Amino acid sequence: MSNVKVAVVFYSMGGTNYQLAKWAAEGATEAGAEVKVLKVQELAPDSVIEGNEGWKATVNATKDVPVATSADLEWADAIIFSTPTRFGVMASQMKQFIDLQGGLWANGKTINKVVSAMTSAQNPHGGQEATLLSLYTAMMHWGAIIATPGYSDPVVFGAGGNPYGTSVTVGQDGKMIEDVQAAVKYQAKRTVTVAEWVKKGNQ
Ligand SMILES: Cc1cc2nc3c(=O)[nH]c(=O)nc-3n(C[C@H](O)[C@H](O)[C@H](O)COP(=O)(O)O)c2cc1C
Repeated sequence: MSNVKVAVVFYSMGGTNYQLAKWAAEGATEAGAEVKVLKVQELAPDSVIEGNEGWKATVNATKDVPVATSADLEWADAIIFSTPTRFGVMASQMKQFIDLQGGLWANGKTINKVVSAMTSAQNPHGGQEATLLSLYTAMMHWGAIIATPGYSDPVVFGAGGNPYGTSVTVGQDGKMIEDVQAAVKYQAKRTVTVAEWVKKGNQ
C-alpha cells in the first residue's frame, strides 16, 4: 500500500475524458494509492447542454461525481488531469478550475504536487500535445512536478506514442479509436511512483 493520495480531475462533454479518468483511477488504485475521481464545474448554460443528447448523457452519467475543490488539491500528493482538446488547448471549464486555485497557489500549496495529464481530440493531429502543454505551462507556475510517461514503457507506443501524456482520438460516433486503457493505467501508476519518490525525499 502506497501512502500517496491522488486526485483525478476531469472535464468531459462526451464521456471520453470521464472514461480516461476512471481508468487512471483504476491504475492509481492498483498502485496502492488512495484515489478521488472529481469533475470540474460545468460552465456551459443549461440551454446549450439541453440541445445535445451526448452532453446531456454525460452530465447524467457524472451527476454523482463530486466537483473538485481547492481542498481536494491540498489533500492530494498527485493530480492527474483529463481534458478534451478545444481549439488546441484545454477546455475552458478546466482552465476555470485552475484559475480558481490562486489562493492555494499564493499559500504555496501547489508546490511539489506531482502532476500528469491526458487528453482526447477528434483528429489524430488535432492539437493533443499542445493541449497537454497548455496544462503543463500552468503547472510550471504552480511549482508542480510534471511526471510525463515519456517513452518509459512500450505500452506508450501501443497507444499512439504520445510522450506528453496519454491521448486518444475520438471518432464522429464519439467512440475512442486507439485502445489506450493500458497506457492510461501505466501513466497513473508512474505518477503514483514519482509521487512516492517525492514524498519520501521530502520527509
Ligand atoms: C469547441 C470545441 C473545440 C474542439 N477543438 C478541437 C480541436 O482543436 N482539435 C480536435 O481534434 N478536436 C477538437 N474538438 C473535439 C473534442 O476534442 C472531442 O470532442 C473531445 O476530445 C471528446 O472528449 P469528451 O468526450 O471527454 O468530451 C473540439 C470540440 C469542441 C466542442
